[in-house]
Amino acid sequence: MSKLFTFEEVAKHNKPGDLWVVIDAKVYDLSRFQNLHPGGISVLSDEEVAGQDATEAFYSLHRAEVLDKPQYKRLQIGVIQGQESIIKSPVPGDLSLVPYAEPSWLAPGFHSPYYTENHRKFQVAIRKFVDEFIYPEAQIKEEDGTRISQELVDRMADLNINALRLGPGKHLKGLKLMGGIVEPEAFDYFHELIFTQEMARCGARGFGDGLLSGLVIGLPPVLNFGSEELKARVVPEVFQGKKFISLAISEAHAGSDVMGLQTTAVKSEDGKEWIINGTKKWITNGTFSDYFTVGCKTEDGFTVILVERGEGVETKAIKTSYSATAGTAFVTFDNARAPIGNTLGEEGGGIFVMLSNFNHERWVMCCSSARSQRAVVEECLKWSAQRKAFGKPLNSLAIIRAKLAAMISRAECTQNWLENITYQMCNMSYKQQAGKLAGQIAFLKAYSTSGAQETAKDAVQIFGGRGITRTGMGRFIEHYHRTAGFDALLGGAEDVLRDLGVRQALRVMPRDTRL
Ligand code: HEM
Repeated sequence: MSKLFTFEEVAKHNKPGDLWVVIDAKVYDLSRFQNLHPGGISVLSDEEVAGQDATEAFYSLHRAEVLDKPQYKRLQIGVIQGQESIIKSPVPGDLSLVPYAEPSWLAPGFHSPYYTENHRKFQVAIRKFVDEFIYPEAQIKEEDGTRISQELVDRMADLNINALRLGPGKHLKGLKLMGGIVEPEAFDYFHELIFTQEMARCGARGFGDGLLSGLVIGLPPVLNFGSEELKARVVPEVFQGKKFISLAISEAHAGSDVMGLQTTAVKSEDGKEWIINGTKKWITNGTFSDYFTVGCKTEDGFTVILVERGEGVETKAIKTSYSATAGTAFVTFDNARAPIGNTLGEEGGGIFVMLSNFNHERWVMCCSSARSQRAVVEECLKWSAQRKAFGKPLNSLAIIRAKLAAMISRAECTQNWLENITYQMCNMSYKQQAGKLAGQIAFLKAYSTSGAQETAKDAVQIFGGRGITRTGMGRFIEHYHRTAGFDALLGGAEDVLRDLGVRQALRVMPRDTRL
């Protein structure tokens, strides 16, 4: 039971050394904290703050989560008699009621043709898991740059999250997904979309990749093109979080230009092994991976080979603009060896292996880009409602509302287009997807990421100085603005993708049509 106080009692404690404040009907004793306060002592001893109701002042300068931290929570000594707290701390698993903060299928009173009851149950479980286990770790790792904890990897493995992130398919057979909430046969691309989008709410782009995104892009070639023996050895240990894997395609010499790669693989004299030489750059999770799915130039063209960390394989961290927790690496292959049985797909058929993988990778990125934009919308709607400028909330300015309109529209367009494409994926074979959706997905990714960068720019303008400050109220906006470019480059640069989309369309232009 909290101790009860009146405003009159609180008002008596109004000077340094004996300093109380009221925030949202809760009484805090800041006497001993005043000298530790990051905002300084003078703001606290101001006559409109010390001994007073400082709710508005507090929320215009701090994120609500400050008061949920244990070291600050314990400053609370009681509550104001007869007054209710209004501001709710988020409960793990809760939906946000801020307009547009959730995709419309999760907004009260909205409908969707795409999501079933099972998708909804799955969303509830994933959100709870993300809020309880992924979000807190994401905030720490994004800052300190260390890799994902084995504890979290194991938790994900226990629920078979590592497996379901590769989408529907035979690899799920016999697995208990999220404790049995969804049957492996019923798992579809909307379930996968839900996982990716819930994860993107963490607002920690480096950790988003550090959360084993190497597996999401590096393992499918093994799964779809590896020999039965290779799959039996590699796939379970990666799913169980015992081993880690990366996709190693891009090089300092070539990124989007896959055919320009220079890493070579030649056969050993006895024909039993590949000998690999070359370097790979920007390899996500590379610093801690045990396996690398490597694109190589071979005698017959381009071949994808699974290379295990060992003699001749070295990785070095690359400093990028997001967190080192992603494990981005420069990888060197110096006479590294891999058994011929590690060839993924046909020798010389590597381009097909890569292309079939790209669609899924880009679609995953669309899922997370769409959801991150929405998270920015929520931040901006909240900030512009509580921040006062010239005596009025920011959102009373038409120019701010115009920016909000543009960012909401982009987030909605992206999500709706994404859901349409996802529906097509659910109803097409992998091969049909490769034929029909490569263009659609390429366009959507370019649309989403260019919009994301506009949104990042607008959000910084709305947040002002806080939008370029790594702690405090604008911390997610600063992070988003600094990292939105990753989605725009990884998995194919925007211009390359737009061009790919048009070329795909031109390929299927009917020959018998005229203006
Ligand atoms: C329970 C009470 C309070 C706690 C626990 C608290 C805690 C904090 C923390 C953790 C920060 C750093 C924010 C960051 O950059 O991450 C901060 C900054 C600040 N606080 Fe407080 N604070 C409290 C009350 C107040 C009050 C009543 C005021 C008065 C208006 C105030 C004014 C400020 C200011 C001006 C800053 C600097 C903000 C900025 O750099 O943007 N604080 N406070």
